[in-house]
Amino acid sequence: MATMQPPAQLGTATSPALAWQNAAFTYGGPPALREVTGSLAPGEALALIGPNGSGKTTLLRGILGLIELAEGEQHVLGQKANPKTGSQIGYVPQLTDIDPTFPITVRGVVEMGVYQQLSWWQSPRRYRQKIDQTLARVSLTEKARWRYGTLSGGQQQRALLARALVGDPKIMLLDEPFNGLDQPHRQSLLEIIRALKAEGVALVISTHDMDLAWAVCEQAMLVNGRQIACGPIAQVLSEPNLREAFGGLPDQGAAKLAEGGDGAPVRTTAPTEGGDHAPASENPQSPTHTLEAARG
Ligand SMILES: Nc1ncnc2c1ncn2[C@@H]1O[C@H](COP(=O)(O)OP(=O)(O)OP(=O)(O)O)[C@@H](O)[C@H]1O
Repeated sequence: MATMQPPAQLGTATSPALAWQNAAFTYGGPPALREVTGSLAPGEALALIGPNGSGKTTLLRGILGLIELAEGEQHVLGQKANPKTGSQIGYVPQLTDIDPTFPITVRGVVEMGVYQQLSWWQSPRRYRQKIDQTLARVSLTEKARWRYGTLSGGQQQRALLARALVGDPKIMLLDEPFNGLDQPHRQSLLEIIRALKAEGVALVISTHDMDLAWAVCEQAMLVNGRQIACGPIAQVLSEPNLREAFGGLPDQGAAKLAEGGDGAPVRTTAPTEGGDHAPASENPQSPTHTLEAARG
């Protein structure tokens, strides 16, 4: 049986950007995700991992205050989540959540990210320079006047990232951010994530991509309708925890893990992208696979 880490063991002495105590989130019926306990410090990234339908997007929506807390507690930037914390959170949804036929330019998408900071009499033009810089940061300067729906999937993903970045959030929520990104843009997203961490931004990254998790995340949360484990990534991504979350392991992974012993942390590939956090008990015989294969 996997254990939950109490929040006191997570994060640092700094007050957490996010904290949960036995939180449960609901769309109105039985909770879609329950038993969430943990915390995330500013400047840290948490990989949110679980099979399809396990509650990853639900947690992101819960952090945004878009769905109800059925029980327990959630603190966002030291406050119980309320609309005032909303503008300090950047959210990059899955591409499938956005209607590509909506008639808006790429620049218009990024401008949406500053609306929350504007008073009714102010025009987004006062943020022109900031919007230009953000478009450049995600390599979309040339596409600024293009209609959003005409971009490739990877370009749309970067436009949504720019929309989230432009407001200088303290927390960034990324839902499957690598979907549709080619290798160069994948690399530049990793660099942006590292830069945000260095600026003190806390990131929650829902992902099936274990390479991404290992490359930039100190913390991980494994979910499947409830939290299975939360804490330092090397402790959370253990074989027993992954078996519990996914109902098993990919064949190749299970065989190789057996060589490393029960409870060995599961990593996919070496942190080729300058991984920030090699696990303390790194297993040299760990498998090379992606969790994609284990998806429910
Ligand atoms: N708007 C909604 N109303 C009611 N139930 C919902 C709603 N959105 C999601 N759910 C339910 O909540 C549960 C968790 O879904 P969620 O989208 O959080 O999973 P996920 O882990 O993000 O999945 P995926 O990896 O496929 O994106 C599922 O059972 C889903 O059917």
